[in-house]
Amino acid sequence: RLPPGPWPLPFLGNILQIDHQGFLKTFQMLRKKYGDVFTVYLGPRPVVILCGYKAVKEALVGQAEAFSGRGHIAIIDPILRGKGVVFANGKSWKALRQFSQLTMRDFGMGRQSIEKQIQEEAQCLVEELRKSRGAYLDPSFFFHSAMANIICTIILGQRFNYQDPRFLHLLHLMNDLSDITSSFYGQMFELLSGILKHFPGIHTRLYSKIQEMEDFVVESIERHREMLDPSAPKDFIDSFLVRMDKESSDPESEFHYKNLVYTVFTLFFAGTESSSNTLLHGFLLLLKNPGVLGELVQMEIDRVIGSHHLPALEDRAKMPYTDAVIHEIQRLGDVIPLGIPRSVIKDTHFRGYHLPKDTTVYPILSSVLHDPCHFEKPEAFHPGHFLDAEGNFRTQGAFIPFSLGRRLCLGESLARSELFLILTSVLQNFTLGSPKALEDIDITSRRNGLLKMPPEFQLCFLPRQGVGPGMQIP
Ligand code: HEM
Repeated sequence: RLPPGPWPLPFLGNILQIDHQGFLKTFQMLRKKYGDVFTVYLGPRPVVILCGYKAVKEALVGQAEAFSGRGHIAIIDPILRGKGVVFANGKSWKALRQFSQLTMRDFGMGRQSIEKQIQEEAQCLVEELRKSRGAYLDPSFFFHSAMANIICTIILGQRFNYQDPRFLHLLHLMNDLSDITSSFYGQMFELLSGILKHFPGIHTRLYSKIQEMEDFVVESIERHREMLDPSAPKDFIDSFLVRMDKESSDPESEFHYKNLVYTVFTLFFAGTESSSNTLLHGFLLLLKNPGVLGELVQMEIDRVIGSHHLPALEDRAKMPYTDAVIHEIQRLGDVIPLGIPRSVIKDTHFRGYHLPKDTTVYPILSSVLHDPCHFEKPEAFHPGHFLDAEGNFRTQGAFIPFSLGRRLCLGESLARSELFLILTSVLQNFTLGSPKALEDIDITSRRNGLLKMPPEFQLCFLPRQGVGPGMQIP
């Protein structure tokens, strides 16, 4: 009594229905035939697909508890399944989520102190971009560095110089993880893991990258252990170590070494990759839509912030157009198109179907962010989706790039602050130039799997007149 779907082959499931462009395209096509809720067999495993705002909300909010499990991702399951805040389930997830939320708040998330840290990082980014002296460059390294540094400040209590070889290595590793997990191979692995896992392949390369990243995390934890002052934890790792020591005699405690390593690992990854990919999509969309950038966003920046103040979060309420542009960048950027798989934690009745406990569920966020019932021009870059007739900012229920329900993104407030402060700081200081004519700028994504990654592109950052170095953080 699972929802309907195409008839599966034994062991290989719906392999014949998978489009060469990947899961998203496949699910979009199957939705036309089977409706908003259907079942696809990824190999021998049934996965329930939810499309459109109504179905996704009904499940993740209407039956929040039932749909609060984390589902399978075959290519990373052998290493990450059940470990750390993103992939844990049950009692372990509840403890880690609550701890991570409170501790990240202690170290600034959702408070003024994080605003100051993001402002500082934004100024470092602006200085690095200024060094390019208007030359064309691939901006991905710069945005990844800035976003990684902000999460490093919270987790490790330190930021890195953009040229630090250890930091560069960490960034490369994260980029490789995104690239492999979001590739077509990564998606086909979902269907064929039973066979492929017995042979060397791209997944073995992924495991060695994960191992290298784990080594970085373990090294950082060891350094923290040596310097730990339990009465004054300085960052997330210190706080976890203190809690671990406090509960060391409890065999049931969730605060053990493995959960520390994988929580830090997944926070690094979650905190860097989705935000930096969003920024990259954003700058690409602004290059493609120069009218939005030059005539409207920069005009608003000049009017509200001016050239001698640092952008601050309190400016956002006075900048409805810029706020709408950032929302539209997130909507169209659609960086986690398939959602992160969920699962039902008990036998669940949904829309007349029966989902047995542990069934994996994909809430297709892309189908919500492009839902024509909620967005007038779903495929266009149209900041008007978030503006009323008077030009005031208006929210949209179907704007859910951070998902919904119990496992809603833990870093939402941090990410929203980062996007606003980094984007406005860069555009306050620079105007953008492209080596390509407008019609030749391609915005087709390079990867569209677990993450949607924009194509590689070049742009130049041309200093704006009257804005220069020397602004002080208040
Ligand atoms: C634009 C940036 C970001 C986007 C679009 C985004 C989106 C998402 C989405 C769609 C999920 C899956 C939620 C679900 O299971 O339904 C998620 C989970 C998560 N995100 Fe983010 N995220 C972003 C930035 C961040 C940042 C900066 C952090 C850093 C702290 C973060 C930490 C997490 C964590 C820990 C989870 C797992 C939550 C859980 O399983 O309980 N994210 N995010």
